Amino acid sequence: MGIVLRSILPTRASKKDEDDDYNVEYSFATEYMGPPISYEIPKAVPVDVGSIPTASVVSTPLNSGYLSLPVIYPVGKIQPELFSSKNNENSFCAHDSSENEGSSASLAFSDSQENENSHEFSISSDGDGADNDCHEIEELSASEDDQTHLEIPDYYDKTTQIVTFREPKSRTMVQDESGYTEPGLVVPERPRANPNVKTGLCHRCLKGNRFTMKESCIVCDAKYCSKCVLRMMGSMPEGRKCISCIGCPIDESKREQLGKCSKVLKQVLNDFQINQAMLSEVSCQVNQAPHWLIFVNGKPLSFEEVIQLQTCSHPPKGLVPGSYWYDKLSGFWGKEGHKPCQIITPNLSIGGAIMENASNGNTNVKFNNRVITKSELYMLRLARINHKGSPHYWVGHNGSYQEEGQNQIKGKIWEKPGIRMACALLSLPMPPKSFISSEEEIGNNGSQFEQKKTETKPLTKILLVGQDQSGTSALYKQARILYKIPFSEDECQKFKSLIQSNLYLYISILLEGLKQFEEEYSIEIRRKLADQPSTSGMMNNIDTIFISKVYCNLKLFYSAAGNSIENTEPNIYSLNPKLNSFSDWLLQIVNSGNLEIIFPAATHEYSALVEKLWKDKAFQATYARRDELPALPRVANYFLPRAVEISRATYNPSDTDILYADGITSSNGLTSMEFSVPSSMPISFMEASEQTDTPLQRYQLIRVNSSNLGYNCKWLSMFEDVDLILYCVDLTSYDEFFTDRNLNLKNKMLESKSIFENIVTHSRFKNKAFLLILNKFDLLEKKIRTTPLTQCEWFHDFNPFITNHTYNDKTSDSNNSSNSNNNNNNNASIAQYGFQYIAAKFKKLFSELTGRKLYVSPVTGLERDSVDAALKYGNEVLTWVNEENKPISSTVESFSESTLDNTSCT
Ligand SMILES: Nc1nc2c(ncn2[C@@H]2O[C@H](COP(=O)(O)OP(=O)(O)OP(=O)(O)O)[C@@H](O)[C@H]2O)c(=O)[nH]1
Ligand SMILES: [Mg+2]
Repeated sequence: MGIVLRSILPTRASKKDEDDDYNVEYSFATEYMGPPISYEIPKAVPVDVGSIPTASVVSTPLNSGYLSLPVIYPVGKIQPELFSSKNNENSFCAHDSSENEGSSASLAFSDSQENENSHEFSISSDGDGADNDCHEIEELSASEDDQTHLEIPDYYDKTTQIVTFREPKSRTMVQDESGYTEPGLVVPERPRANPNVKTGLCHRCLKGNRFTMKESCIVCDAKYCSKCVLRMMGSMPEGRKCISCIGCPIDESKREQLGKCSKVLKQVLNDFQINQAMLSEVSCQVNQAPHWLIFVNGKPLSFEEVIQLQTCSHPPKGLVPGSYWYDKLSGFWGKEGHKPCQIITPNLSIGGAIMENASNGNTNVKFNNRVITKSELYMLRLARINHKGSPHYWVGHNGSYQEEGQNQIKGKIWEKPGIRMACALLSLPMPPKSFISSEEEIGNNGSQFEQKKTETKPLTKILLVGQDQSGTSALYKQARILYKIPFSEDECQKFKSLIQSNLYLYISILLEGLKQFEEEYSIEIRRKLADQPSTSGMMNNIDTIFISKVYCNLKLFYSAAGNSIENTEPNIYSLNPKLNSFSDWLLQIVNSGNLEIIFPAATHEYSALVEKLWKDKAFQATYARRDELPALPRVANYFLPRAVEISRATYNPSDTDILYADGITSSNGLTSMEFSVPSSMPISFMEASEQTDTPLQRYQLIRVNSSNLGYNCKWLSMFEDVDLILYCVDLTSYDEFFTDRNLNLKNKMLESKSIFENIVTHSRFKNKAFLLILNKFDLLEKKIRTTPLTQCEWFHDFNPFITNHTYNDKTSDSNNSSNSNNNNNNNASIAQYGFQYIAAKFKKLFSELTGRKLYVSPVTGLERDSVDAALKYGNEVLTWVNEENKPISSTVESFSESTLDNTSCT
């Protein structure tokens, strides 16, 4: 068992005295799969040579299910104790690939009770690189003295370790105490190209020479000539990667090349295909910069922080691993030691506090505690802003500046005449247009308004969590549309890809159905033939095999006569023969699990076939019977009628398409967005985004699937600072089942209940505000007509036989039901009653577990008003829970415990 350390990069080499050896500092990181280990490690600080080495566990465990452990280390002073974990899984191995292709170093720590007082470690090269210059590190045998010198804090586990060499394990799975292994959480090791292929040759055909143009894989660096590149890289869903390298992290040394197309690709692909491949290369999740190597104001970012940074309205462009500074007040952003290069969204809670010397300025003039650079000083001069007397300015994101200690805004930098020209000349950034336009708005409305506008309240964090398929994605996307946070071009492209590959999946399900219907129909024809008077006597009681033989003979007979049996009785489910090969191929792709690899990059090649298929009568006949195909998701009904349009290269998803698209990202991992609304209680959040004259309340909506939270939601603790939890349950899941990791069939509603129990009883969530979102109310209305709630054992005592009168009385105060129009409808009433019943069940459970009151809201995730109302209700719940007396008005408290007793289902 071990944890693979990755991306070992030498960050600093220095020596104290001339005669001393160099002491090399490394930073490295690991992607640890499995349960979080409780490390007691101080936060990372810059390490001085000879000082105590530090390591840190800063990041979140939700990096596609991996726990990332960024570590800064002065090599030569390694303290294995730093890694002592509570469950004694303290063995590590490292693999160094950073410097020379083919050379690698490995380092491993392991427990050894025998060598009580010894620490040994070493790193050596086992590579076959020609110049074997992997960083050599002195071997150290740590004695008691060394330990004293290293000042290991008391709280570290002082079990000593002996460090031995070990082959890094590939595809390691880490188990927790219970022996549980996170399924699917496999860290793919970065494959390497075959080292035996001579330089200059194509790695596939082994032809060519140094001068042959080649394209290389951004993962393993295998090089292919123009004839082989497409065969080896397919449709490039993650950019230029061999098909076998898809899903693997890129070679960091190639990061700068991402999205930059080579001449070889230009030879073999058209512009559109190139754009598609390059876009995928730049935007797909697995190619993103490892967050533990991105430092902001001296602090490595957690996964959540990177997400926040990348999903904010104005993210930094071309974010690659490195050290950056960020002025949270003004939004200035730059590389450490350099002048600002961009103005990004301000007030993001990422990284550490900005340092005076962040941009290496030496002007004595400060902006928000940072000494500005000479270029910026010239900018001030050109803009005629006073810079004499070494002022310290506080600069807001809209460019308003005031001197430290003086509560008076002196002006606005971005309004100064000539500022645009000055910035262009000095290569300094201007704020995004929206900052300036809101600035203009502010300017027109006077200073009082301005003060209010810039006054923002602390961030309120909302966690949206639910079982897979509960609708968290739909709610998140709906919220994004509601609060007018547009999907970026990258995101639209991702959704386009998702929708297009889903379309092919839906088509393949229909084609499977078509085959089945065709077969059934054939049997029907055979039966009819067998029943015909001339043959019926003969063929009575003849078994199906014999019927088939007769059918074949008849077929031969008819074809010999230049006719076909289908001419006499055509099979309405027989595809046009020209489409058969496409159908077989597509089914084969889906069965091999390669759908997402082939599509959607290749989708436009097949759009003509989709059009033909869609027009085919047999396909249409199958489509008409789509309700008989349980594998076809409901949402397919929305996309399939537009199959032809969607399969085209020119297709651009609308907001509604994005909303309906099943999923949010290819990995469906953690997603978050920030929005601000006026803090006075809005009538609706939707309208609130238009109110501009009240102070702003900032919200962060974080959406995560329960499957991302690990076994027993053990990674939930990383969200301990959220203020409100929206727990989403699919109301229609009561009769649905899934197979768990032990291959047991489980009821989805019961599983949802069990996740709910885990979350509400989590020690870090004791006094949090909870809102239960009972989603897919529209579907419940349909389902409950045919499938009673009693299908789920938890709802065994559900009894819908109540009068409409009674029911309507009891639900008239229901807060924000999306189906109020349907109250007179009996089915809707039963659905309402079903909803009330489920709500009461959860409320009772919550009360038993926590002794507190649970708030519930029915939602139809695909309806804007419904989601808007639920979020507004969530805001109210937050206020009530925050206030000690919780004054809950009777009109909004929709479900008291008595509901269950009164409406009880006996
Ligand atoms: N009819 C209807 N469909 C819904 C509703 N909410 C979600 N859906 C659909 O249910 C399916 C699952 O919803 P998702 O939003 O993908 O739920 P999720 O599984 O929690 O999120 P991901 O893991 O990101 O896919 C999608 O096809 C949604 O369009 C709803 O209220 N009504
Ligand atoms: Mg989903």
